Amino acid sequence: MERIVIVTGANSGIGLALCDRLLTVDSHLRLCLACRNMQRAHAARSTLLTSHPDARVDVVHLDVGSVQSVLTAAQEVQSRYSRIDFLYLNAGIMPNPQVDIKALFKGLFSRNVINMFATAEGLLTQQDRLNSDGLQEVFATNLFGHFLLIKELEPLLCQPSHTSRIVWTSSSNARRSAFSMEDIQHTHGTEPYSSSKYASDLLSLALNRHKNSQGLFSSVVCPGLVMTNLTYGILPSFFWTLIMPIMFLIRIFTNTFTLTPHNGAEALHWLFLQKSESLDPRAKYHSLTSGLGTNYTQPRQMDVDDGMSEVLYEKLLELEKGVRRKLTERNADKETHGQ
Ligand SMILES: NC(=O)C1=CN([C@@H]2O[C@H](COP(=O)(O)OP(=O)(O)OC[C@H]3O[C@@H](n4cnc5c(N)ncnc54)[C@H](OP(=O)(O)O)[C@@H]3O)[C@@H](O)[C@H]2O)C=CC1
Ligand SMILES: CC(C)CCC[C@@H](C)[C@H]1CC[C@H]2C3=C(CC[C@]12C)[C@@]1(C)CCC(=O)C[C@@H]1CC3
Repeated sequence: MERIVIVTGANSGIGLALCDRLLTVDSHLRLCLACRNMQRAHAARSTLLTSHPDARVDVVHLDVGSVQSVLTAAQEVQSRYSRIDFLYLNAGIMPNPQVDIKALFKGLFSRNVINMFATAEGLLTQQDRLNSDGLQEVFATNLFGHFLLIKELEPLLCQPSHTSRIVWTSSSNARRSAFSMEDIQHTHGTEPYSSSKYASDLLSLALNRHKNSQGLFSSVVCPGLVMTNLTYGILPSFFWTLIMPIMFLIRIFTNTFTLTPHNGAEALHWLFLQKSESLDPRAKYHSLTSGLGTNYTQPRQMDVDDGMSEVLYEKLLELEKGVRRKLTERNADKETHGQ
């Protein structure tokens, strides 16, 4: 039976590398690239078809940062497919990142240096903003849009006698201390990225608790540090190229410097080959690359608990209701004003 796989943010970086790797292991796959930029999506499709000429690759428009777009995309997906085998929730943003150079130099001479390079703890801040749905952009893109997508696609994801899988591209930068249950959108802090990724770790745990009995299994991945558009937003690409020898050196001490999108997609690809029974809901599956360049996947326990994950789940359900109500009102308003 052909497997149906949807990948969000599939037009570049880790998402695109994942698509290539999936088509290499299963040429009968039906792959759907869910992207916000259709031009880049079609370019990605052409690239994939060049290396896999017989592959079936579809494209669907999806801006995970827009409630209306998620609802429209979900309808489109439901009209095209009768089930989903894998849903990779990979799209993500880190807007206006700032590296704390002082903290970087201080960290270089501390005992915490390896952990600093692996997690970027204390090094990175971002500037977030409100989107047109009135949500914090990072939260909306990295977490909430994906949550809404899962809810909308439940009829395809939760089917009797069929197992479906969700895989979140989280990060080693996900940190409990950056997340607040009183401010799940991270309106007040300067680490919205870290907060949103920690929230995805919590949500994955809650989804497993609520949905495993309906045949839906969720896992979390950290791709390591990968050179993509996201990291080129932190430091310019020429600078990364310049310090590449140093990066390869650091890789000897921390195998989290996977560096290429192909390597970064290792754990996402590995999970595709695993049976749902063998998955650990509390593990984050890390893509790792050794100093000699060997790729492997390693599960590491996440800093999450059931209580917190349940509270977040309830808060997201509550927010979902509010957002849907607002959208209905907005659409009704548009109709009465003839727009
Ligand atoms: N690179 C790294 O070191 C690490 C990355 N990650 C995570 O990996 C994931 C992939 O990022 P990466 O490949 O690095 O970076 P890229 O910027 O190359 O890829 C991000 C993808 O997400 C898409 N995207 C962004 N916003 C939206 C949106 N609103 N709706 C739909 N798609 C959107 C982008 O599309 P578009 O082209 O339109 O912008 C792009 O396809 C992210 O979740 C990131 O947080 C985690 C740990 C480390
Ligand atoms: C000499 C150089 C290696 C200096 C680079 C310092 C920093 C810019 C990087 C050190 C650790 C990196 C890191 C990320 C971004 C760049 C660093 C802060 C991420 C936050 C990128 C996105 C993620 O999801 C996790 C990464 C962790 C490590």
